[in-house]
Order: sequence, then structure tokens, then C-alpha cells
Amino acid sequence: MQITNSSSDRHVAVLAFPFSTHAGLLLGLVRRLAAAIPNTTFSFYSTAKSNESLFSEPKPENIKPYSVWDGVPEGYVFSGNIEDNVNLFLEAAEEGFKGAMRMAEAETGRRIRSVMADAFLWFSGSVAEEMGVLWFPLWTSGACSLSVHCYTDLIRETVGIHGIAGREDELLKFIPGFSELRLGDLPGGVLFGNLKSPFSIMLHKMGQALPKAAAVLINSLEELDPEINKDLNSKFQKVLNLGPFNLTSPPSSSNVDEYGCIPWLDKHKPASVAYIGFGTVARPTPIEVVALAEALEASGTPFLWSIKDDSKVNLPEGFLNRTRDLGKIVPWAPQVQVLAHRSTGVFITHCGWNSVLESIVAGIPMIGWPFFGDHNINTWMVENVWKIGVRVEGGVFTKSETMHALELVLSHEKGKKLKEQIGHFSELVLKAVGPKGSSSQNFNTLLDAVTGHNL
Ligand SMILES: O=c1ccn([C@@H]2O[C@H](COP(=O)(O)OP(=O)(O)O[C@H]3O[C@H](CO)[C@@H](O)[C@H](O)[C@H]3O)[C@@H](O)[C@H]2O)c(=O)[nH]1
Repeated sequence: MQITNSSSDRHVAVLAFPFSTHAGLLLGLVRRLAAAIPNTTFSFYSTAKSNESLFSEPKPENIKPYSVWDGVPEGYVFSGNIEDNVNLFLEAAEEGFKGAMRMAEAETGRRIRSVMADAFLWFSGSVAEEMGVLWFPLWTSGACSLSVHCYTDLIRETVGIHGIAGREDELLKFIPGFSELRLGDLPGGVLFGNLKSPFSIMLHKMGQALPKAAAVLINSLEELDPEINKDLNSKFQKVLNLGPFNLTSPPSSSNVDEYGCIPWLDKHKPASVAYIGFGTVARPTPIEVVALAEALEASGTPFLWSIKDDSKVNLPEGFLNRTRDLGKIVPWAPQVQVLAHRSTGVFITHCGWNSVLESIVAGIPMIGWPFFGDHNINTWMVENVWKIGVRVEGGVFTKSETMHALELVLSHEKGKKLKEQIGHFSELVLKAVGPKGSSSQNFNTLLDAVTGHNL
């Protein structure tokens, strides 16, 4: 078949990172674009497993999924550590994506005109460059963590790379847009953790590659971090905050109330329930599960806890029976609906970026319990910059610190202030996604760029 290059045969290649919530967020954006420009083909590349779950729902005609190899050799025994699978995927990814793109061009007869990719896939910038087309990387988290990955070299030169043991509370004051930032709250892989792991190297290379992008896309709104965005705009050709995606992308099936959370919430007093959820990857240690359970029970706080079975086994003996009338435990909650419910009063969260945005949209103050990656810097912003939540003091989830945090947010004057402040941010978000809002306008700019008009 002849491969065409005309504007009516537009073809965008979309390269997904097939772990946690990443691919779903990218697909959400692509669905929006596909609906706005129905004569453009979007070929969407992810692993077979990821595509299987992403495309279980009906999709627009002009999105075509293609599977790439997950990099797992035959006979490989899974270690239980997801990072190993990420590393295997990254090793095979570039060649896999290139092969699949050639196949999509041949199958559709349409030459690829731009490459949209998860920003983690730093090499996609060079792939787009080799093809002579525009590159649009999507950063699925906030501008705050993205900024730090762009300043990794400077941070390493200034602080040194020999660990920060005993220096966690030192403050960095030279990253534009941050008046200060605690060393211990930098994302892992910048100064501490295994700096030589494929994941750390990926983030480092990403920070170096992004200036090549025609536009860096962010799942956020520019009003949340105006100074950081100003600085990013000076480093990149263009920054387009298009979020929050939980409001701008079509709703997903993860919001189905399979376990009756909403009717259960209906029976509670306004702003009385603690909702607990740690996203799709993080798992509290057995000791932390016990501390949290004991704090909920001792404080008598009604709770809805989304907990995976492998963590549930660590609950204290008899806890489920004793708290039958106080709480509800589920393996999955329709989080967006739960946060929007009038009975929810506080969100105990790992501060994954989607959870932070969803809490802001719903106006629910947070108790931050960060685990890894961007969770710490997100928690830093929540507590110290936006002032819309608290972190459990000392950063360790003990029974007494958790009870203290619950009391602070649910019953104390401080809780009222947090609620007021987060309400202010909810308004900003609603404005940004409104017809004339910044995120909506940025989406139009992206449409223009994808359809070949100027940025
Ligand atoms: O019972 C549950 C649990 C989760 N969710 C949803 O799952 C998503 C979880 O996303 P997020 O809070 O971002 O956490 P992770 O799944 O941990 O997300 C990964 O991706 C994020 C965006 O890049 C990063 O910020 C995180 O660090 C990374 O772990 C949210 O939309 C939740 O609404 C539910 O609906 N119900």
C-alpha cells in the first residue's frame, strides 16, 4: 500500500508507558483529541496486557491499538518487584515502538506526522527527530516534580551525590519557583535511591531531552504553580498544562461502585468519614497497616479503606469484626465519587498526582503518607506551599501521630482553614477547565499543533 502524507491523512503515533495509571492518562488525552479531529488516525502503542485493559471499553474508530513487546524473556520468573518489569520493558522499548510504528504506517497507509509519548520515554524525542516530525511528551504528574528532574545536574553538583543521610531537613533554595524545598522530599533517583538504576537514568535523560519537544504537556493547570510554570516555559519551547485529566478526559470504568461505597457513605454525617487509598502501586508495610488500623479504631473515626488483599492480610486480628459498624474495607473504591461525597471529610493518601488533583477538585483536605517517586514532593507542596493538607509528623505512620493528624483535620480549627484553602484551589481548577479557562485554551493550542497549524 502507498503511504500518504497529505493533511487529510493525518497520523499521530502515541507511545505509552504501560505501568500504573500512565497509559490510561495518555489514552484519556488521545480520546479527547480523537473526538475533536475525527479524520486523524491515532496509532496507540502499549504492551498487550496494558492494551487489553485499556481497550476493554468501546473506543473511537480513529484510535488503533498496537501491541509492543513487554521485554519479558520466555521462562522469566517474576521477582515480585515491579521495577524489574519496568527495566525489562525499557530495554526493549525503543526497538519495539519503532517496529510497531512502521507496521502502523504500512497498515493505515498514512505517514506518521507527530509523536506523542509518555515523557518517561525520553528516547521518543530522538525517534521523532529522526522521522522529522514534532514530539509531544506528556508528563502525567505535576509541574513541581517535572521541574526537579530538569534541575537534577545542578542539584547533584550543589549538594553532592554521596547520600543525604542526616541532611534530609536541609533546604534547597535555588530552584526557580520553589522558595525552598526539603532535601528529603526530592523525588527518589535525583540525590538518593539507586542513581544508576534504569528508572533514575530514564528520569535524568528525560529532563535533558525535553527542550527538544514542540510542547511539553502536563496533567495539571498552570494556576497551581505559576512560578514553576514560568521557569519551565523559559527552558522548553512550549508548556501546555491540559488538566486535571480527571475533569477533562472522558470518565473511566474505574469509577464504577462495585462494592457499594456510595450507599455506605450515604448513611454517614457530612464531612465525618476518612477515606484511605494509596493508588495503584504503593503498599504500606505490615507495621504501618497495623498503626493505621489501630488509629482508626481508637479514634472512632468512620472510615472507608481501599486496600489490596496483599495488605489486608496484615490488619490486626479481629479488626474487621470489631470495626464492622465503624468502617468499610474494599479492594477498589470509585475514588472520584467517594471524594465528591458529602460524608467524606479527609483523604489519607500517598499523594500520587492523580489523587492530589482529585482531592483538590473535590475540596477534601489530605493527610499525606508518601512512599516513593513524586509522592514526597507532592506532599511537600500540599502541606507547605498550597496548605491544603498535613503530613503525619515525623513522616512515620504511628498510631498516635495518625490519631493526631485525624483530629487536626476533622475536628480542629486547622481543619477549617485547610478546607477553606482547598476550596480556593477547587475554584481555580473549575475555572481552568471552563470554556475560556487556561487548560481548555491550551488544549486548543495542542489541537492546532497536531493539525499542522503554528504553536
Ligand atoms: O481504590 C482505588 C484506588 C485508586 N483509584 C484511582 O487510581 C488512581 C491512582 O493514581 P495516583 O494517585 O496518581 O497514584 P498511582 O497509581 O500510584 O500513580 C502513579 O502515577 C502518578 C502519575 O504519574 C504518580 O504521581 C504516582 O507517583 C505513581 O505511583 C486515581 O485516579 C484514583 O482515583 C481508584 O479509583 N480507586
